[in-house]
Amino acid sequence: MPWVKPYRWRIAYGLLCVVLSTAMFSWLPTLIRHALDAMAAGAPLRDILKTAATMVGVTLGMAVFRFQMREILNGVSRIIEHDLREDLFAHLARLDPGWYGRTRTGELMAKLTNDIGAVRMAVGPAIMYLTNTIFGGVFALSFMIAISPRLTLIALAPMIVLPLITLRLGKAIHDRFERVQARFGDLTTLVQEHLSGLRIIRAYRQEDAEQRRFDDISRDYLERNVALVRLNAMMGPSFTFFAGLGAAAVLGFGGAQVVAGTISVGAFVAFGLYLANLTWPLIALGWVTSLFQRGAASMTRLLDILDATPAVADPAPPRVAVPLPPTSGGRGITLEHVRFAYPAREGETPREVLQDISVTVPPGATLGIVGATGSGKSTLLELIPRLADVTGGRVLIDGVDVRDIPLAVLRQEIGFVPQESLLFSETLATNLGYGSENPDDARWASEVAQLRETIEGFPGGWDTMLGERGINLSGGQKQRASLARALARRPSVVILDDALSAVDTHTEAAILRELRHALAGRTAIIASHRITAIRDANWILVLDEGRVAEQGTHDELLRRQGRYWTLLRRQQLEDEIEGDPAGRPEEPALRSG
Ligand SMILES: Nc1ncnc2c1ncn2[C@@H]1O[C@H](COP(=O)(O)OP(=O)(O)OP(=O)(O)O)[C@@H](O)[C@H]1O
Repeated sequence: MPWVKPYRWRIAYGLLCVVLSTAMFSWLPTLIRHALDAMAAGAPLRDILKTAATMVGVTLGMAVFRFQMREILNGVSRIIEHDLREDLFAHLARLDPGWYGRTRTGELMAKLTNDIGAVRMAVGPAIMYLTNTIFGGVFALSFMIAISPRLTLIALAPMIVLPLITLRLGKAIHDRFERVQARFGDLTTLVQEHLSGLRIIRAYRQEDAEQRRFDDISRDYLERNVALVRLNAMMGPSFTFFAGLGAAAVLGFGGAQVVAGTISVGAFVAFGLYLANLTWPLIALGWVTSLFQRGAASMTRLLDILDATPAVADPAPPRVAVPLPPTSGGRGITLEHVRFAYPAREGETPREVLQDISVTVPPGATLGIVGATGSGKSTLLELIPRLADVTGGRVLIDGVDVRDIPLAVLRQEIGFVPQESLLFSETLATNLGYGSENPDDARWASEVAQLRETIEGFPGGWDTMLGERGINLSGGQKQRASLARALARRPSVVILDDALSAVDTHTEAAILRELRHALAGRTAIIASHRITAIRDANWILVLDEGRVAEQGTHDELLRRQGRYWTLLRRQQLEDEIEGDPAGRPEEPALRSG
């Protein structure tokens, strides 16, 4: 209803056109009756021509209204489809990573295409044909009763079962259609994952296995569709059969009445035509039912998206939005006894991946975070721009809880470089200038990220297209582009999540040098596997299984000869082995070291 409501008057006019065209259509048999009876009574030709002219006029009027009803109602259904799609798309942008973790992309694609289409058919053509059916039926029935109530009863007796068939088949169609759509979601998911994992599939020589997996789902989809087709196919013939029985009864009883002279030939012919007029809407009713059932099944699937509430949202009561104080440099960040657990599946208890983390980063300072794989570095960083919310404790920016800052304001302040760099299939200029206003900022940022020469070395320069139908950057180039994109917005807080892991140590050192210069005055939080990336930070956190194992400056941590020191030793050893052409990482020397 919310999507239909804005167009209610237009829809009402469209439906009026349906009613008017149906009324005119229902007038025609009566005109034929008059003509036939007039001919039988030997009326002058002029009278018959007059009836014929009226029929032409009525048909023309009917044509005009039919055109309008289709144009308006089908047109409005397209507009509603558009509005619904826009709302879905906008809602998808608000949903949090946790929701996406539970939802398959292919399924979403199926919903945004196929299901919206089914909803459109229900709000457009189905409503139009339903109105046509109701009014066509009522008009035809009234004329039939006016001609002969007895004959009408005889004609309708076999049709009593039709509503029952509609109900039974309708329910079955609804269920089967939902199954078909769900399978279509599986199919799109498979194709989407197949396409994005093509390299891996080839490398593991899994083409045949993937083909089999696809065949299985595709065959099942086919079978479910065929089952649906069978139901739809049953609708028409069963309606026609029972309507046909009615027609046969009318022919028998009515024919006898004509022979006996109790009704005129004109009235009998008109009655037959009205019965046909009644039959077609009834047959259409089966189809309309199927359209509504499909639309309802699809709308239920769309509501799964629309009813999902984002776990991370703008401050709402009891919270009050608090503006951030103006700043020309960085902002202070404080974590107070922060805890975090990812939502667990049903029946499982959530496992805390961050436990009691407290640290203060003054404005303009750099915090380094190191720790083994899975120690919680990425999770910790994601709590600052609220990609997820803490499950205990608080994250503060300049003393304000991040949950009290409007999301747009908060995220404007933060330049986030995720672990996996994703660039859009656009030009380099568009990618690097994403979200920033001044094109010069992108150029400046490309210099900091040591990417300017690479970009200007491409034949297309800044206008080089990336991704599909464009060039593909190397892993390190992608990371640098992603870093430049974050810096170009000149945020007051820069967060790097292992953002230089694919860059060689030499380039990393050059980037970090430039970065220190570029970040002067801004706050930075840098997580990395490699100590080289964070050794110059003002403060360093060493994470271990979600807890702070150690913290301090580089020198303090070295003096302590604890975890940090061990980590550094190990990495130095690795670098030495990698630097030595004879050394291979799998050699036992490293394992024991
Ligand atoms: N979406 C998720 N749902 C459930 N658990 C998750 C999710 N993402 C990460 N985890 C778990 O949280 C823990 C911390 O993961 P996180 O990605 O923060 O570690 P990390 O230190 O950044 O690791 P890496 O250096 O390998 O990137 C891990 O045990 C991981 O299995």
